[in-house]
Amino acid sequence: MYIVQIAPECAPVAKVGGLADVIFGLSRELEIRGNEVHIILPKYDCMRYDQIWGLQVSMRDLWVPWYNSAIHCTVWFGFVQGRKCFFIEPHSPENFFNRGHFYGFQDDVSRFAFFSKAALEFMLKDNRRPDIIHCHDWQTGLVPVLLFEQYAHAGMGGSRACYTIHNFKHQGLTGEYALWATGLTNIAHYFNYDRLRDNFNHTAVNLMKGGVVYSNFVTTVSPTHSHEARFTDQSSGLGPVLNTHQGKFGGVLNGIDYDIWNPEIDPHIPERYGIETLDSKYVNKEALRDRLWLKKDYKPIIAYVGRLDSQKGVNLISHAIFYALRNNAQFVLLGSSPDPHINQHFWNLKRHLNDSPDCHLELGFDEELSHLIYAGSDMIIMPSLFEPCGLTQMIALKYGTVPIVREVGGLKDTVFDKDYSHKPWEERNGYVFQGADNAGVESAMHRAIALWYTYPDDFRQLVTHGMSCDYSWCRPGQDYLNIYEHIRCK
Ligand SMILES: Nc1ncnc2c1ncn2[C@@H]1O[C@H](COP(=O)(O)OP(=O)(O)O[C@H]2O[C@H](CO)[C@@H](O)[C@H](O)[C@H]2O)[C@@H](O)[C@H]1O
Repeated sequence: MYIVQIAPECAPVAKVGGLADVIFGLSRELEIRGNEVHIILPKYDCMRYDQIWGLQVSMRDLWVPWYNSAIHCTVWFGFVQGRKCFFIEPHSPENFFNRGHFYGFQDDVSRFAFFSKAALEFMLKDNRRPDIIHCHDWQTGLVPVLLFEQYAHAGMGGSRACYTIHNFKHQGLTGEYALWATGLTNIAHYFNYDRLRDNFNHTAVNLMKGGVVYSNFVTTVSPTHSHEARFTDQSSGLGPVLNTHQGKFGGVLNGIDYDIWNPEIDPHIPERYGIETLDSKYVNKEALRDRLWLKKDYKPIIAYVGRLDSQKGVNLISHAIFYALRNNAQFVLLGSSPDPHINQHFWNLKRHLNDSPDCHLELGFDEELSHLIYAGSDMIIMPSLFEPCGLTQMIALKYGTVPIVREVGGLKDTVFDKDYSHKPWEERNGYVFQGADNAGVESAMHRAIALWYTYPDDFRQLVTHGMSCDYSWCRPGQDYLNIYEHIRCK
């Protein structure tokens, strides 16, 4: 099968969060299974160009219709750790992708509406006719709309669209101008509750809703979250639309790429280890302490790695730091936030805790350091308010770092409580709490820290249970292939 992934991120060249890992890992798995897979991305100026091999011009002159005119683009091709990627570079005064950051601009909707249109125009002009076009999140929500309404009639009628929602919080709410810009000029037709009109904000066009309505199949990234999205308030208002389209909606649990996230072969950690050589994990613990100036002491290290977004339970993360320090544990945090208030909050905390020998907050994005933290920590905390899937806990499990998570979304599907799960002991792999409050966090942290001190052998067993889990792309890769096969034009 010929599959094209259209996405705003791909690890490690353009990574903000978990979406990037998914694009890389899923594409790799689909290729291993004998499919031809291409990834189309914007050509950002802030990409990790050191991670692209053989970058060369693929199409020098691509003219992409935009409002009543067209924007001149160049399309580049390069390999990202073996994946075949196309990068779209527009030459226009707006400088859509030369801004030094991936997101966070007033015209983000225009930037990605343009990208969606450009990706399709490139496939059309380059005679690429994928069986499946798989697009992701609000940024590419217009792709299925444009495919069905415009490009199918121009010769791409054999391509089917799969749309994956990684985060319902951002839906790409915008004005009618996004329709005008991309040539969807029959406004009465599109700006309609059955199509792209937002159900709550009556003057807004909702790009994610367009993606849901027009795709042949829609997924979110775990079975529990697909249920939450339809039946709770966790889909930020998109529940009724999902219910209308329930026949083509489902949850597929993400995987992680064990070629990248694997302590047995990880080039970013000083000492490799596996279940049989678990003692070597503690060389990494010492290295982590050295790197972050933590005191060498007989204490567990608890970590947080991730975007510092309200979704992640920012106040609960802060509380976890102080709880750890009060209860004989060390704490390491690696995170960044585009939100100035949240950023300021953590900079204040960092200053406040600057002299603590048991705590280090690293505010920024650092892929290499994240590997050392997963390897060197004993536990990782994720008190998310909502979590569509979560990769952090799956990575932590592989590195023998015990997850302490809130029972929500994909966390519920992947972490099973040591004391309260109904699973057999060998399948219990972490700590789970329910309440989105300090008491919930404390109840689970208390049990985890106590086990570490009091029953180290049991703690070690819990660690090996986690390391034995299989959260590779093997199963989800097959799930997606089944979906593609189901919707494919036969
Ligand atoms: N400062 C930093 N430095 C280095 N690495 C950092 C980092 N901040 C985050 N990361 C990395 O980014 C990834 C985070 O992935 P998650 O899936 O846990 O969360 P995210 O909310 O970004 O993803 C969204 O999409 C994914 C994919 O579908 C869903 O799993 C998830 O629930 C949803 O919120 C991990 O690989 C982590 O190591």
